[in-house]
Amino acid sequence: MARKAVVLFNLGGPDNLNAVEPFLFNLFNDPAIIRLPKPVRFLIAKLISKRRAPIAQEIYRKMGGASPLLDETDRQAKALSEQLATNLDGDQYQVFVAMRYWHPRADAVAREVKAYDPDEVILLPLYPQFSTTTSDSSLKEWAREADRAGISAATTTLCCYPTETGFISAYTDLIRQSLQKMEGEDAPRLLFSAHGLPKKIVDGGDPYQWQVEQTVAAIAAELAVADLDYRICYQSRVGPVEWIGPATEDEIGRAGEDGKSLLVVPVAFVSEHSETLVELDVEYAELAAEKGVPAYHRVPTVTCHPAFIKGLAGIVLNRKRGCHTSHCHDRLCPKSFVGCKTQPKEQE
Ligand SMILES: C=CC1=C(C)c2cc3[nH]c(cc4nc(cc5[nH]c(cc1n2)c(C)c5CCC(=O)O)C(CCC(=O)O)=C4C)c(C)c3C=C
Ligand SMILES: [Fe+2]
Ligand SMILES: [Fe+2]
Repeated sequence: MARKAVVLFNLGGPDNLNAVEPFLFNLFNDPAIIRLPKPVRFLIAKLISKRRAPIAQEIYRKMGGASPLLDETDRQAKALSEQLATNLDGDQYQVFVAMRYWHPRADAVAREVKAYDPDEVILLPLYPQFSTTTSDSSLKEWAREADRAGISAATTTLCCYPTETGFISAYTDLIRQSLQKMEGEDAPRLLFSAHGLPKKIVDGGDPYQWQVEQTVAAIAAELAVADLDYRICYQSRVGPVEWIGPATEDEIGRAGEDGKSLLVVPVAFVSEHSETLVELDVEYAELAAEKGVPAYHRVPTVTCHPAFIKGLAGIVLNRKRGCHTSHCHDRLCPKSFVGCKTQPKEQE
């Protein structure tokens, strides 16, 4: 029986209020986030993390003083592990969780994976849409730490799954449930809200925004609601640089002007954390009330939705079938799209 290690990646979050500043430092000191030479980046990261810590601490205080992201991810790892145990390929899968900016960090997880002594390591970022700032950053850190831990097993990298059937069905199901709860109210506008990115990063070839658009198109197609009123927008801007838009805040203002109720769908997050529980549920809900939005609702993230977990298991189990590179698993990876780092030519 072959032994397979599946490593799930996510951003990580502080586990207490004192961890907020070092967590932020790790984030801003990442060359994928602040693209400056090491010594300058280090100083800027020290400065920004110190300045942002009190604001971020307020955010985490609203969630009881810690991020729920690790608990959420551990639940997903357990569900995926149970789903993989039903596989028919006779292999044994053990699921690990590695966070980018707070514990469990890649170095410790790589040592655990080494001790498990797998025949193959399968890397699966919990970001459906690939970005240089998220998946790529985690994968690069993993490559360094796996090397340092002496892992020599074959490694398969699953880069992204923006239109994977289970992921799309899970969101479609959750949206339908929310719409049902809103029956009797005026039909809402759907705001597909994704984490934003600095515009310069997208202009540099990051496929994230394009993949977010693919996700939303697939959900809208599966929803099949005639004349569906929906927009894509981007939340969580940080710092003074220009970010991709439209901003979720501006779309909330527009809904107020149009007298439209809102149903917000967080399409780039697969679990609950500060960006959903505080930014969407508290800050933007308050903004919607201020702007005169008649009603404001939010669809939960897919977390352990059975269709999503089955979809992830399918990506893992089908990883070798019909793929052009070791990371490829879905139809959005034409051969010209090596590593999912640029858009296919016809989409540009
Ligand atoms: C400043 C640059 C940032 C970029 C670029 C960025 C991209 C990005 N982030 C996520 C997912 C998450 N981000 C989360 C928190 C968070 N993100 C940034 C900054 C950038 N993110 C900060 C400073 C923080 C900390 C909170 C805050 O101070 O506002 C989280 C939540 C973590 C938690 O709650 O514990 C997630 C998840 C994506 C998907 C993304 C680009 C595609
Ligand atoms: Fe972020
Ligand atoms: Fe890919």
